Amino acid sequence: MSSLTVTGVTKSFPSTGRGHAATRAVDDVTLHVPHGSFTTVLGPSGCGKTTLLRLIAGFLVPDSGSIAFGDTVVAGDGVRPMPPQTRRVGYVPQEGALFPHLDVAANIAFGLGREARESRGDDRVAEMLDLVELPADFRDRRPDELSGGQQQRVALARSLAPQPAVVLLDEPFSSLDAGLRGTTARAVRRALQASNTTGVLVTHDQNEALSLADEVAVMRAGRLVQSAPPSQVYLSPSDPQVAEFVGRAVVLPGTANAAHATCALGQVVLTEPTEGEVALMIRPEQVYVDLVHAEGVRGTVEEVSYYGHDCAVQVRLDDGTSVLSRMSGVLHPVAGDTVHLRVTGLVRAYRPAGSP
Ligand SMILES: Nc1ncnc2c1ncn2[C@@H]1O[C@H](COP(=O)(O)OP(=O)(O)OP(=O)(O)O)[C@@H](O)[C@H]1O
Repeated sequence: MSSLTVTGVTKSFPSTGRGHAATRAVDDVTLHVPHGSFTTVLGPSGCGKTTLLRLIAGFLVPDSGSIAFGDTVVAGDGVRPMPPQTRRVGYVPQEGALFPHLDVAANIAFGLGREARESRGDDRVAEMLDLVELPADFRDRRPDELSGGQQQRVALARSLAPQPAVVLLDEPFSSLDAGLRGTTARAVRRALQASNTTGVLVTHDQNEALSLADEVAVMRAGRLVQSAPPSQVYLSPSDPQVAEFVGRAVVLPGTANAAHATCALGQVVLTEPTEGEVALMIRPEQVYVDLVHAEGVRGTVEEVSYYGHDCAVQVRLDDGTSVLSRMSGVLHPVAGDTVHLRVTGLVRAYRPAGSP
């Protein structure tokens, strides 16, 4: 087990001819995942997430930059790239990772090597089933006798059995339905934590990325645009595009004056002082809807989407600005109500591109 360090890694795929330019799939990416921690790589389709994972696994070789597990450089820096089988990585793909003709025990023991398999294969299988929270008697089942979520847990058990330095998960829950996805993801996270294994999970699902990670690495067009703990990525995204990618955002023009700014929602307190014209990023749950008191900026409720645990309330302010609020579903307004809005918590301000 060890940390993972990716330094300035770039990977392009050659042009396929017919006028297509080469694709720079991963562009100067630097990322550090400390030993035993879990990073999720989040980004839209085609931004380079899988390519980054394949570079770390050793299925691809970087054009430039280096990759190290702990102090051992496995690619780049003039070192001959270490092949995947000697890197001690566990790789869990989207689905179909298990050998259909082998039972669960044989699948889990597959990567152990003959000697380890013969001496303590049974113990290790039992340990791994326990780690991924599956019953011990599942060892004799074949993959087609398991649900999709159970298959993914066995795939994780198989990748963890040889005690890899790093486990790489490539959208391993994407084929599961919403409920199973959540429970399987949490079980996988607990198993990695219990075995103190360094992990990287690739996903385009914001909720998955935020809820599972110690750190979220956001990618866009091959570049890593922010890498930070989930709450920082959500509340202080590096730019408005990241803000809108990791959740719903109300982006309003405003004027900053040191620690405060004024905008259509009144005066707000900034995460960092600045001056002049800014774009303010406010999360919908920061917009407090007062149903009782006439305190704040007045508006009229246009639409309410009720989700049970909470609801989304679209409000048209008297000056014409449209603002989204997310509030508890217990007591909420209805369309046509007059309400007053206030902003709670700190607000992130962005200066226009090119301003000093
Ligand atoms: N072997 C390849 N040859 C040529 N281009 C490739 C190859 N693999 C990936 N690409 C291109 O590199 C870019 C990044 O692809 P990648 O699969 O890493 O994206 P991704 O973020 O994982 O997308 P998704 O979420 O859809 O899986 C894309 O433009 C893709 O078309």
